[in-house]
Amino acid sequence: METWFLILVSISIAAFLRALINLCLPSKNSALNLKLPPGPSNFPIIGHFLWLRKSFAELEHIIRSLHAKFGPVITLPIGPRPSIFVADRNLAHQALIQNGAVFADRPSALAVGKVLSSNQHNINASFYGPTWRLLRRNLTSELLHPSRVKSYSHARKWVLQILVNRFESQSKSGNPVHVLAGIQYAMFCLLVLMCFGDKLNQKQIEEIERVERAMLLNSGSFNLLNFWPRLSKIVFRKRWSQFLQLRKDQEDVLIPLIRARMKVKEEKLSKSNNENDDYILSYVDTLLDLQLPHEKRKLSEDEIVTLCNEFLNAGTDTTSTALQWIMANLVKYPQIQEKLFVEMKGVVGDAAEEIKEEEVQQMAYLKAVVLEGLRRHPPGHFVLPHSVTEDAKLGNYLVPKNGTINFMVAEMGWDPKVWEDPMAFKPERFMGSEEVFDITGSREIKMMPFGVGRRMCPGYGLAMLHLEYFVANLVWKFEWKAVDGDDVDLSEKEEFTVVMKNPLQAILSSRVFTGQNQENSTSMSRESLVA
Ligand code: HEM
Repeated sequence: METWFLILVSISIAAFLRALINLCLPSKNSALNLKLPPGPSNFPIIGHFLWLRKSFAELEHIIRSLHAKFGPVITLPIGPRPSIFVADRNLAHQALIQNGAVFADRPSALAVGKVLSSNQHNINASFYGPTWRLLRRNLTSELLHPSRVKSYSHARKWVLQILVNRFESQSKSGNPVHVLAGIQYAMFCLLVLMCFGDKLNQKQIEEIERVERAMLLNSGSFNLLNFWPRLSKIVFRKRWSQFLQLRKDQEDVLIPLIRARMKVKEEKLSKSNNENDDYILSYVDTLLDLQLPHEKRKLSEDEIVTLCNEFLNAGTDTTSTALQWIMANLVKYPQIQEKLFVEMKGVVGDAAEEIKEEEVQQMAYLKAVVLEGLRRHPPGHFVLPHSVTEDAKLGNYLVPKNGTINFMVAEMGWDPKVWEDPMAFKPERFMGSEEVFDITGSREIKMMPFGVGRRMCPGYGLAMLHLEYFVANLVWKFEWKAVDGDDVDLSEKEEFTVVMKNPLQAILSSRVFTGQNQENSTSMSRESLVA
């Protein structure tokens, strides 16, 4: 019933939408006198239907073949507004760096996105303006500032130990270790501790993971609620109530934690400095006193929940996906793993129990391995959809104010004009230059796994640290080998990020003393958190 309803409604309104787009968007814009980028004039009606049901990522292969036919910038008339897709890195530079301010906007949220973003009151969905600036600056200067990130080094050490213990106990049986669940949980722990403070127990972390994952896993199926929301609220009332229930579940779990941080903050204020030695600022703490510039009010609890969701989701799946891809390549190519191990030995000697964060900075090959992982397997094959603050020119084409513009991350990192043999995994390509590779793309875009320009991922420094620290220590503690007779399969599957179709399994053998008898350095009991 649902499918037929959608097809019928799609057919009837597809023609209407096309007419509307043509009406609103004459093929030439009068002020700029430019045309929209080329594209199929009659994108099949089923395209509207597909668009409702599928993510951009799932449409990637269609878009790729359209690029081959029409060139590196195309328009697709899907949805109520034209969507432009850019595959060329020079055009991306022109838009996101040279005309950064104009191309830094986001489109208006659709019905589901409005609920999830508290009406665009989070960083990734907010329009380019004072609210975005306030929220983004708060994250980057209060929490992601290098000195603050350093204050969480004990949490990283502790989470690493949990992961190592988990892999060790799984590998003792001689069976292959299933890698993904462990690294997802580890990355999630790290972000939860930064978000809510480091005094949470296992049960609380698992509860948060449960409600966040439930929303993430179902999010694709809620896309169709965006379609004519007034009608869909009647026709799909069960799906709407399921969606709203998942959101309420998140609020029920997160709001008590937010209130608990309020109390901690009040207590801290009422004590002298010396009595607060173990206090570490959390993301929630930074949000409690923020004043929204337009509305001149503090953030509501609902908005703080939204910002916490954004923080947890933006930083967990992306980083664990990247980590899994990198480890898979190290299993597939033992000579690269060995070269990395030798580099680490050269820096820390034979007897070190672990690789420390400061030591990671001296490891050029490690950094090359991580960069190559992000180039070859960027967790997101698109940046988030952008829009422009005014009608703009890109190449010789028009980018209209009411459209969306999307940049194809994977295509740019695989450009054979920049990268020799681009589909091969060769960390050496990042070695040999005196200069540190510029991932911000400010001079030239060679790859953009974190986006570039004003909307570039504000978490990229933290993500790089997490990747370098965990790759280094996982290789330092274990030798990773392929399961007998198994050629590691690098096929992709599109979920929230682009993941391994067949999640990584490997045989792990301990290399060095793993510090099992070390005292737990955090206020939490380590045993309480080992899953
Ligand atoms: C390997 C890990 C990560 C990757 C590959 C990644 C990638 C990206 C990409 C491609 C964007 C969109 C850029 C654009 O629209 O132009 C983005 C945005 C964002 N990321 Fe990340 N990210 C990662 C980790 C993180 C972490 C750890 C955090 C937070 C601690 C984070 C927070 C955000 C936020 C808040 C935005 C929205 C920025 C804005 O709209 O201004 N990300 N990220």
